[in-house]
Amino acid sequence: MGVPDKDPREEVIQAWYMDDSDGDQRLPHHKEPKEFVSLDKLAELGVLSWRLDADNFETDEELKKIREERGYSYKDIIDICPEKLPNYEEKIKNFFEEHLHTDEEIRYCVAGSGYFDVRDRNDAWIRVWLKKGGLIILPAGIYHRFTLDESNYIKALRLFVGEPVWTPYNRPHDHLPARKEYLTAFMGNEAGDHAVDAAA
Ligand SMILES: CSCCC(=O)/C(O)=C/O
Ligand SMILES: [Fe+2]
Repeated sequence: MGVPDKDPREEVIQAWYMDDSDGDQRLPHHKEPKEFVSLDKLAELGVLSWRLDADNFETDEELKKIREERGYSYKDIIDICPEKLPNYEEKIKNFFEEHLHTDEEIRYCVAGSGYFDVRDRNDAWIRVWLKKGGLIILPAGIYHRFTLDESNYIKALRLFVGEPVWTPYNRPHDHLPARKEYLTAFMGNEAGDHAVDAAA
């Protein structure tokens, strides 16, 4: 038996459980000892990931195929640094408030890096480190947040089906259909039913 091949996506996307400290959000915040999460485990939470050729994102056939298959007709680029993002401080603060969206959040990092934190089944934070070449899809209804890392810069492609809606619904927004649908799809019916009861 040989050593299993390393998942090539893990060169550009890594995930781990976070510690409980509320120190600088831009630090890695590994648990001690470190506890990594595989990208297959992330997929069980509905978080999908790809590794793509970020140097050629404008002409990349693999990206084109993902967009066609998933209906991502809209595309723009967000550059997160004080010089390029209007209302930088306010946006950085808002991105790090725990929230959900009623649509998928699709981000493809073409330069720099950053952390997307997502909640697992037990409501623990998993930190997903997205670097150049990593594309992730957060499903509608998942609680999450975003922060820059110590590099203080990310340039990301944002994709969307149709006209984009970026509205964040800060936690708690458990009564939204997108949240209930998420719980039903990825946490099993019981969790979805519980959320319905809690909102009643
Ligand atoms: C790197 S994209 C900025 C973060 C964002 O758009 C968002 O909605 C975070 O949850
Ligand atoms: Fe978001």
